[in-house]
Amino acid sequence: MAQHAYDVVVIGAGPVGENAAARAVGGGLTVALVDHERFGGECSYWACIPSKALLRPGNLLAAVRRMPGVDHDGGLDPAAVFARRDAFTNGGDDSAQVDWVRSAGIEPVRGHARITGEREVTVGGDVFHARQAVIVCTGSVVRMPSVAGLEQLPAELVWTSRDATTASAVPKRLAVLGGGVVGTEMAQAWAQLGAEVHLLMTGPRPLPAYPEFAGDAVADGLRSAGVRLYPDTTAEQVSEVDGADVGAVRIAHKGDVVDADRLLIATGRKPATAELGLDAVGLEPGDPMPVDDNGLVSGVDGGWLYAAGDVTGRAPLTHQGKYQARIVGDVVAAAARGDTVYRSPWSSHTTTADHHAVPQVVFTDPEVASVGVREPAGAGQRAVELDIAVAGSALHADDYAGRLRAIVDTRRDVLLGMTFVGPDTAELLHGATIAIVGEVPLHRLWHAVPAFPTISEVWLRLLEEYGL
Ligand SMILES: Cc1cc2nc3c(=O)[nH]c(=O)nc-3n(C[C@H](O)[C@H](O)[C@H](O)COP(=O)(O)OP(=O)(O)OC[C@H]3O[C@@H](n4cnc5c(N)ncnc54)[C@H](O)[C@@H]3O)c2cc1C
Ligand SMILES: NC(=O)c1ccc[n+]([C@@H]2O[C@H](COP(=O)([O-])OP(=O)(O)OC[C@H]3O[C@@H](n4cnc5c(N)ncnc54)[C@H](O)[C@@H]3O)[C@@H](O)[C@H]2O)c1
Repeated sequence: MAQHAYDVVVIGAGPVGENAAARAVGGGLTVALVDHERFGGECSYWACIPSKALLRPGNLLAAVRRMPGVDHDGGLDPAAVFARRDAFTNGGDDSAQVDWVRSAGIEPVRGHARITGEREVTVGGDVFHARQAVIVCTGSVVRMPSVAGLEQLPAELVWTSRDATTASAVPKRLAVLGGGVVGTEMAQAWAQLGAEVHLLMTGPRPLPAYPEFAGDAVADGLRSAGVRLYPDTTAEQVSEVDGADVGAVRIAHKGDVVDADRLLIATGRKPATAELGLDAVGLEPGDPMPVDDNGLVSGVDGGWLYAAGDVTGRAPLTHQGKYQARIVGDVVAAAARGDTVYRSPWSSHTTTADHHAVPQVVFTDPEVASVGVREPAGAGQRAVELDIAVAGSALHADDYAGRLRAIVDTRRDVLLGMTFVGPDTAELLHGATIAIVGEVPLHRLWHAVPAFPTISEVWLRLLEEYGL
């Protein structure tokens, strides 16, 4: 076994691992960054980037179609959409990413990493000793549901998000199981690309984690794109369709069936900790890695094991994982220098925003953009809801339909959460994030005058509705 020593070993070179490594190097430490697949991780090749590249052309076309006076005779050209997506993902080639890692002063290591002891990571025949810390950023993997017949289906009939973001042929019929973020975004994208899409969901509307008005608006948008929705529907059994010319799958539910050429499983993800050797440090393989607000893994002695990103189960989003990563990298560097590691909320070393202000955009048409709490939690909190109906929205699109819900802490007069739904609401979100993180009193927001005529004018309407 070859032995290597670095100050820090980072496991997982997704967006989170790369950021943790870069901050640790910036803090003066030597870092090895290990990945068993592609540098850049899920987000770059199979998730955020390709999915948004697939969605944007269809959403743009739908917007143009709603606008009188704009010529939109041509529809989507799937081949061109796929080519643009592949340009964003470099066709799956991560060599440029590895070059960046080297140029940042980080040592890239390819292979599957396991924790084999305190401050020790083994990759094949190499043992890496971490003088200061090991940071786990292994992300998450698809969680397959238990549906009768699923394991017996030929693999080519079953899509996960990886297939849905990388496929370069439009299936004639696509069934989607799960009405969460992946299910709605990919149903939208593939319908816009020309597939006949059937979306099966267990609840009455998609996006159950969001306010009902948001799920309802997205359901309407999906229907307009041609998606057939199956609310309150559990897939009881899946099977291959006998005698089909091309492979086909049948999904049985409520005494009825849906036939499709591909079945996309979009029923959630789980932290990638099953094959990490967590038992060597007394943690349960398969579980999320519990961390405190400095990113230190709880329940492991010695203060050397940290984690960030999807693997923690905290907020499985790229931007929030990268925020955690920047903080963990800085914490490790500060501890190595013998500097104080700050533990108070909102310090430069604490991931306080994880508890108060996690922004997320669902890039459907209409978009859902949300940060902070989505429902009022009893006395002292008030939900203020209104349509987005201002001069800016009317000019932006004919028949613009949008809505927002703000949750206000009425005792402190500050915003706790905001959910927007409507075309192009994504870019409204950061204003809400700033207001929540800054705890800006609403009477002070009164002086933040939205430009006329923009969709942001709805902030003024919100304050008036609140009573200012
Ligand atoms: C379809 C889809 C669309 C999404 N869209 C968005 C979006 O628009 N915006 C957003 O914010 N989030 C989005 N997400 C979520 C986002 O992809 C994740 O939050 C993000 O990738 C998490 O980053 P990470 O670095 O923690 O993990 P990952 O990106 O999963 O990276 C983990 C890395 O660790 C490596 N690894 C794992 N185990 C080991 C091991 N034992 N040894 C060595 N290497 C290992 C993996 O190969 C991988 O490269 C989307 C997710 C999906 C599935
Ligand atoms: N735009 C974005 O920010 C974006 C896009 C895609 C994914 N992501 C992230 O990736 C993660 C994974 O997304 P996801 O959509 O896979 O998970 P999710 O948890 O958002 O949605 C999964 C959905 O599947 C449903 N479900 C579970 N079991 C089912 C079953 N047997 N049959 C039918 N439905 C079932 C759940 O009720 C839920 O609505 C999320 O945490 C999300 O934040 C983010």
